[in-house]
Amino acid sequence: ASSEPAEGKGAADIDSPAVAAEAVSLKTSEIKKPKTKYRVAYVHSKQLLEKANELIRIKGRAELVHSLISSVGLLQYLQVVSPRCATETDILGFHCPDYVAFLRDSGDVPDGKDSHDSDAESYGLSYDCPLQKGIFETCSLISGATIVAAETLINNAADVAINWYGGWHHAKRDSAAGFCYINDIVLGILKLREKFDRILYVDIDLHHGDGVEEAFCMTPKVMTVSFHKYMFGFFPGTGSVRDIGTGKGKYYSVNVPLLDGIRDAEFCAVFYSIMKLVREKFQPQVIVLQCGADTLSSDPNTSFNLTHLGISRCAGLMLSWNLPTMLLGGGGYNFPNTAKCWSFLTSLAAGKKLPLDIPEHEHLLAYGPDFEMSTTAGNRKDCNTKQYLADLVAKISRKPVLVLILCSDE
Ligand SMILES: CC1(C)CN(C2CCCC2)C(=O)N1c1ccccc1/C=C/C(=O)NO
Ligand SMILES: [Zn+2]
Repeated sequence: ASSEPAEGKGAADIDSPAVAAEAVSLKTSEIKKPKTKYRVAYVHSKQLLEKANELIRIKGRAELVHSLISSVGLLQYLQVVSPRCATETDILGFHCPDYVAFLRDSGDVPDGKDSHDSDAESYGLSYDCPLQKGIFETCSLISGATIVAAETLINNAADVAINWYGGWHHAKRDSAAGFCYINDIVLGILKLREKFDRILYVDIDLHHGDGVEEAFCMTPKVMTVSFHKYMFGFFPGTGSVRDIGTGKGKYYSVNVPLLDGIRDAEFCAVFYSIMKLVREKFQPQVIVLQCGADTLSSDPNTSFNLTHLGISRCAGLMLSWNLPTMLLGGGGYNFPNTAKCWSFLTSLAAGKKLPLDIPEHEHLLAYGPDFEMSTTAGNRKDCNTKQYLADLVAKISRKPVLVLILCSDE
């Protein structure tokens, strides 16, 4: 059973970091404490951490994320659940047999197949998605973690299920893309469909959640909503506001294309407006939220201008609907700030405050020079005019939105 955190523990416990930290930051909470306590499942194991930590494009990130969550004292409030490996059957639920076979066999070759060989290229396995040793095993375990997260929601063993190792939204049924090899999100949603009828997928990564949208663009059972940068030449190039789904799935794909420089207040105002409409129209039974942190101002993509607060407010809105919710990782290439952001989201789900500063732990130095838990916005120009954003919301809600109230606080 979830370790229900005991409230109001005796003075003797004030020494425990979590309680002490809570006392310290109580007066400076920026995010309203969620009313209800959620049972939070956190999918993790040493093996999953070690494998994910070796993914060459994000080498070392998994270790920073987990060690920060652990060092701020959150683990005691989470149900840590071990992942299992996705089975061949699980994976073939979405991906093509020939792609799976190629990925599995080529991953065995010590130095990986020469990524310029034509077969590899036809499966997207080159340039952005290099074949590294053991990639199939690693992605199978990451996908199994997302499936296990889905199972905790199906079994009502948790209200929120977290897999920061997952969120690989670009993988297609027959090819890798954007450093995504197996689409764990699609596999997790297919698992959720075994119990739930209407599933809402929300993607706040900097990049369009094309692989997930493509998988479900023909069905009204899964609504996909993606907020992303959409500018000429920016990867993956899809996700225009005119992209609304097809056939029975028409109107069940929602795309919110944004320009560089958007800040917390405007992002949250657009997010709240769109998601209010989505809730009314779709009435989801379960939510999957991809929380890619490459929208942070400090990300090397240098695109959006968000802080952990903007991302947390979006996740906070989803949690406030009190539906079974899955939180997944994704992009995020400023590793310390991605770790801070996902620690903040974990604390929000657990209803626990965080310390203002990074606690003493093995990776403390990665958080220099300020060693603060918070992230800051830059002063890059916001290319999203109020008119652009109002027109965008009007197009999506298909009714005139005269003035988009741009204050993000509820
Ligand atoms: C190679 C990485 C994955 C790393 N990266 C960092 C390195 C420094 C600047 C950002 C990228 O832009 N990448 C990409 C390269 C080609 C295509 C896609 C992506 C990212 C996809 C993504 O994040 N989806 O959510
Ligand atoms: Zn991304």
